[in-house]
Amino acid sequence: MTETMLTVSQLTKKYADKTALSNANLQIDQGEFVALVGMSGGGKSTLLRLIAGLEEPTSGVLTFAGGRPVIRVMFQNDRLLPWMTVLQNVTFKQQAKSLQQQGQKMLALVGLADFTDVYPAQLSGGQKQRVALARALMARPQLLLLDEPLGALDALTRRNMQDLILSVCQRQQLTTILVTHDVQEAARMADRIVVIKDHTNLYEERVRDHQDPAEVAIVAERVLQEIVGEAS
Ligand SMILES: Nc1ncnc2c1ncn2[C@@H]1O[C@H](COP(=O)(O)OP(=O)(O)OP(=O)(O)O)[C@@H](O)[C@H]1O
Repeated sequence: MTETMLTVSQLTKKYADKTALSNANLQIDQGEFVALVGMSGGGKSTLLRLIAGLEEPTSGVLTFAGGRPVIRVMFQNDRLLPWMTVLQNVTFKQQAKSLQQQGQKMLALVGLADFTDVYPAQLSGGQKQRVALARALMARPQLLLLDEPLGALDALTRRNMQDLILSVCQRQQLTTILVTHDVQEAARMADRIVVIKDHTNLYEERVRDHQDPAEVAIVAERVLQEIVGEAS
């Protein structure tokens, strides 16, 4: 049976006289992978920041069914510290043996077992995002928030990272919310795609079979039409 993790009711965020999010409603189940898509400026990142607790809503309610989960956010910018090695970035230089081991384990999980002692400047963009993912996983989050984390990567690296994130999320049964501009990415990765438009959630679409390229293409096209407003 699926259990609800998060319920968002009538969530609104205003900055002075500017509305970033308006009466958004959303329910997310434990273990679900949800993508938020929509035009730039529609309110996707605002919703993610409110869920992360980085900002307070102007009005509305955000409820975590089982109490507040451990949440980690991954951003487009990897936010690695250049003066620390890969392992140090993941462990924050804490020396406890268990943390060091956990760091090694997470880096192995993202395919960077051989890169623990190098510095971020020596890594490619995709490798840096792998480190950022390993760092996010260190806290054993129950909810992983991804704010356009693959936006700066080339197409092939992006594809590989999508697969990596998916396999990690599935293996760890992580509840995940991904903000992306890319409807193909959303259709490949998410169980459910929520379209944020005009600062609220106007439409959603379930993806039944990510393995089926034909379904992924159809879902992506339908979602795109909803975003650009050409749906019949
Ligand atoms: N701190 C802020 N102060 C003022 N306005 C803000 C702030 N943050 C966001 N906004 C405004 O709120 C609206 C929604 O922004 P948000 O970043 O959530 O959109 P988005 O859908 O994530 O866009 P993008 O895809 O370009 O990141 C935009 O019009 C933006 O200019």
